[in-house]
Amino acid sequence: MEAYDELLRWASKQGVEVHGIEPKRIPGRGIGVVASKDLKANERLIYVPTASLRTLTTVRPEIRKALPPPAPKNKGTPVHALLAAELFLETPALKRKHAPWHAVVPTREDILSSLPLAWPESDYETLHALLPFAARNHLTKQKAKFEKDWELTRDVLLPKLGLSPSKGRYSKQEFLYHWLLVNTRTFYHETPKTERLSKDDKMALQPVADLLNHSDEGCEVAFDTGCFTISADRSYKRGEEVYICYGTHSNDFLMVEYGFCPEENKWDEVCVDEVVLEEMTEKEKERLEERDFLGRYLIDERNLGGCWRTRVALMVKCVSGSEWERLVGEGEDGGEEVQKMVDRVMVRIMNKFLKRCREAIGELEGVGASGEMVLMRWRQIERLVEKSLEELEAGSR
Ligand SMILES: C[S@@+](CC[C@H](N)C(=O)[O-])C[C@H]1O[C@@H](n2cnc3c(N)ncnc32)[C@H](O)[C@@H]1O
Repeated sequence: MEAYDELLRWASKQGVEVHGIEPKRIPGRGIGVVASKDLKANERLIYVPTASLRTLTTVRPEIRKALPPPAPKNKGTPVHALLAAELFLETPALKRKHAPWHAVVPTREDILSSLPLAWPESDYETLHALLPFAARNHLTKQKAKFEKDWELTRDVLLPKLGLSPSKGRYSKQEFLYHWLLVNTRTFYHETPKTERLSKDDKMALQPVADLLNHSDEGCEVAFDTGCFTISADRSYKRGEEVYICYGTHSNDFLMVEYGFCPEENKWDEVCVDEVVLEEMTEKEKERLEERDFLGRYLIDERNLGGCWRTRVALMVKCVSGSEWERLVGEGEDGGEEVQKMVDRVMVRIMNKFLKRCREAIGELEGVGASGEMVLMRWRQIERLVEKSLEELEAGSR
């Protein structure tokens, strides 16, 4: 843990304060942070002054000036691209300045082997097609963002700096590594400079605090213009891992954005749009769209029979068009009879979905290491769908 001691010494010179916690290697989670003594609720664990953050304003002027500035509504260059370019093109002097941070962040191998965006080209299409719906959609969007950022870097930034993209130092793979480092280690940070920008652009890299792993509940993260602070959300026993919550994300999101798929996640949900929409006629889809009920159909532990949107959408299969309009207009569920019909439609849909889960599991069992996380995800979904069917068939919803 020498490198982590060095990180803490280096960070402390920049005013970062750390109390009652220490970094530790944690199987399956890389490095994490554990309590080095018993901690009380609300105790301040980390203090990071704003001056030690890497943000839009600390990106080298040569890089900032070469690209259009970030602008509201996701116009201009994304802050993500600027921070990635800053790391990708770090000068030797900057590299030395940040050496203790570089020494502890995940290696190229760690990052490129765990995140779907970095799946090898030979497996990418197969694995992408085998992802659950929400993860597939999310990865498609993430890939589009990355490709746009890479094109800007390759076609505008590198030529302006007199550098040419090559296989080694300035390759797409190197940019991808830095882009994913930014993706997995930044914190939401709003400043007067980023106030007008979209939420995605309000990001900052911070040392030490970026060692904290995610859990569905975690420590209190707060910031103002002067600093970031992280405080204990509850009491901790010495040796216990201390987490923060990266957001109320589903496992599909965590898998694509952060490269892991936790077994416990109270925010998890599964999108069943594909199987629900396959049941709908074009006319029914039009009706749903007109009333803003097209898509975003979810099941989760608290909504095993389908979320409210799913059940309202499925009522379209159970009552006449005009009755559906009336029920939606008046915010009614049609009573027990209609709800029983909805349950029956949902049973048919969930059986179809269960078959899909098992087909995906069968295919992924032959794919090998890069498909393992997706396989784990489908097994979680399979368990949830089985529970959903049990509840629907028992009529106990
Ligand atoms: C902000 S970093 C946290 C520190 C990181 N573990 C490290 O080794 O540097 C975020 C990354 O940590 C890992 N991670 C965070 N929470 C995790 C969890 N609950 N389970 C598994 N991996 C986790 C993922 O690789 C994620 O992309």
